[in-house]
Amino acid sequence: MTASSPCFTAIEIFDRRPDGVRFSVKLTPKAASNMLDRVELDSDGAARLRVCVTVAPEKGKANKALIALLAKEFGLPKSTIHIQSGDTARLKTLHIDGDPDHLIDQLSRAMTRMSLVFDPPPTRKRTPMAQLIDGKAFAANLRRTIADQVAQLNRDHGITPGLAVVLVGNDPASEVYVRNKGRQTIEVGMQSFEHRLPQNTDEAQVLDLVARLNADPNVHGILVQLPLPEQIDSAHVLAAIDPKKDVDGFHVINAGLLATGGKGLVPCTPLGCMMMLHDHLGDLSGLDAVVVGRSNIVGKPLAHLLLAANCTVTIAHSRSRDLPDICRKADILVAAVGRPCMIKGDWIKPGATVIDVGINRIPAPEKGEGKSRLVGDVDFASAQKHAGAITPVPGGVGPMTIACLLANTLTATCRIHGLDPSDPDAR
Ligand SMILES: Nc1nc(=O)c2c([nH]1)NC[C@@H]1CN(c3ccc(C(=O)N[C@@H](CCC(=O)O)C(=O)O)cc3)C=[N+]21
Repeated sequence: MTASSPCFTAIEIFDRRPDGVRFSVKLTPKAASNMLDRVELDSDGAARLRVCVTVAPEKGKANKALIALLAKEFGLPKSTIHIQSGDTARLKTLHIDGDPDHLIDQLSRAMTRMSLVFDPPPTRKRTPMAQLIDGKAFAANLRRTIADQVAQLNRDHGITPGLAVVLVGNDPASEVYVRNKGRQTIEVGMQSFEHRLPQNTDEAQVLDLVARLNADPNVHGILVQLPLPEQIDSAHVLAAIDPKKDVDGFHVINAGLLATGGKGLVPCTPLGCMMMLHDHLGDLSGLDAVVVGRSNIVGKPLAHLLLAANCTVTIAHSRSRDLPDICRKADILVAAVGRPCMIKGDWIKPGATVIDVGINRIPAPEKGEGKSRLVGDVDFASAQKHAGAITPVPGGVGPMTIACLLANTLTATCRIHGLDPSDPDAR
């Protein structure tokens, strides 16, 4: 027996699960148009959604089109929608990740708009959802500005900034980052120099390469990808980089300049976080900022930047007593611990701005065997209900880190040539 909508309600279609919702779809490929067609009953009397896509069911194209269409119509990120079963069948079970209450609410509104269900708008008081801070878009804008400045530097002074990246060993994740960095470096009009050394390289060989890069006038920025293989002491390598070319801002000279209010090069991730905070909040004076994590790469330098922006800064970490309570005081909460989904929604002060620095790859069996996905240090689904604004993972801090690496390379180039980047007339 089949029945046509709208005689269904959203909760008959979308099954509440602890980590999202589950629902059934019957897919028609090679249809005249892409659309969510109707809701019908299957032979067991369960409601399922009929969806049409124009593409043929070849090489997963129809599944891809299905997810893209659902994401668009439901207003959800594609990455949250997964085919749980029925990959190659017309009948499929899908799963959407997220907070089930919020999802049912959002799906009900979308389905009502498409006249697929007759749910009245939910009367339950809705918690307003946090605004997303779109790091990917921000980074793209920043790269455009940098590209313009690189072109101007080239036109007026005949200088092309050059960034050297050193990768020791062949960690697959590092390979991806290094390739991305190289591509974006070239896209903004800079020169990219990639140096790949084998896993068994010794410290002296890395130091020798760093010395050559220090002396090379075409190289204005040097980044040695961390972590390094264990036979190499990264402190020795970082100390060997000319602080003027230290675009990671990891040299003790740059760390010291940051701590004492001097003018050095600032680590990329903290710099990107500050740009997003200033863009979103304007003046940060007087705000309570809590940084969870005390690394030299993120936690400590970010705390200094927040302090310089007149925040009241707390650095919390794994040994902090009553971490949830410390977090609840924060107007600005930064998570940089490297523990997937550690910071929960009810640790967040209502309306706070949350910056999620964590990039954790975790198994995602719902996407298929051996698959994985990226999550932050913040439990996004619950955080979204408390925060005023939040950076997503992926698409938040990560892209800003790379854009800031390019910004630092431009800054370093200008300073090396005696052109102050903060003074536009100097260029
Ligand atoms: N000397 C040094 N400097 C670094 O800056 C440095 C390093 N070593 N070692 C490795 C980490 C890692 N890192 C990332 C930068 C961007 C993304 C990024 O853009 N992530 C994307 C997702 C990328 C994906 O899909 O895997 C996002 O968050 O949206 C991730 C990670 C820089 N690192």
